Amino acid sequence: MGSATEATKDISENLLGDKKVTVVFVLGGPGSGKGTQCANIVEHYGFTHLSAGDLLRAEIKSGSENGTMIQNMIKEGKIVPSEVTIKLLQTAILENGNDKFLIDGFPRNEENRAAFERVTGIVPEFVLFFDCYEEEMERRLLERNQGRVDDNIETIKKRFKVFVESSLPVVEHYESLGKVKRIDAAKPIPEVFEDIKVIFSSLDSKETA
Ligand SMILES: Nc1ncnc2c1ncn2[C@@H]1O[C@H](COP(=O)(O)OP(=O)(O)O)[C@@H](O)[C@H]1O
Ligand SMILES: Nc1ccn([C@@H]2O[C@H](COP(=O)(O)OP(=O)(O)O)[C@@H](O)[C@H]2O)c(=O)n1
Ligand SMILES: [Mg+2]
Repeated sequence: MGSATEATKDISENLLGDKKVTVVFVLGGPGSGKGTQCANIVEHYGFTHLSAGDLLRAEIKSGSENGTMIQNMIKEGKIVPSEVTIKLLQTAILENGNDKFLIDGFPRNEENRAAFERVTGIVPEFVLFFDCYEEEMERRLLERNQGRVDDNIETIKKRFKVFVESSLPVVEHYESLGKVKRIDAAKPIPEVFEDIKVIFSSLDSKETA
């Protein structure tokens, strides 16, 4: 137990000390198009995409001792304890040579948010929020066809409830800090990306100014 705590401490000190990173949190309901648009942003703006859900699914596949717990939580649409997800994100950030990250699907509740800030000291540049109504998100999830255990109507309903009760308050927190850039995510994929481009292009020109 002692050594695991030590290891976490070392990583966070590295993150604070050596590695300076730019982080954008990409938030929005299940099926709002976060993963789809992150791929577009990566292609055009040189960010690395870290999806919390993908990291958790990879952890299940790797046969980790937490695998069964993570699998059960995903099946139920529940949020995995922060320490597990943050560890995966920290490792991914440190293993990557890039210093610009899109963190997709995290923080999903207040516990995620507060623990990440405390452990890593990272404050997001801004939050890209995908605004979409449930009927559209439900339609997309039921057609996603990625063989996910949580893309069934029963789990989808639970995920929507968790989103409204636990994840939207995180968006409101960042809203109160003036950090939210809201996108109308109900539009077709290319139109959503046009709106995203406006945001990321102005970021680029700020850097070179
Ligand atoms: N703007 C959009 N219009 C229609 N379908 C979309 C749009 N954005 C994404 N999709 C589709 O909806 C599904 C969910 O998208 P995804 O990017 O995985 O969302 P999220 O990561 O927010 O759950 C995918 O099958 C994707 O191809
Ligand atoms: N920060 C996070 C992100 C995802 N997850 C879990 O992983 C599931 C899938 O997350 P995801 O981001 O891949 O889902 P989408 O919003 O992309 O559909 C969530 O419903 C949670 O069970 C979590 O516990 N904590
Ligand atoms: Mg996703």
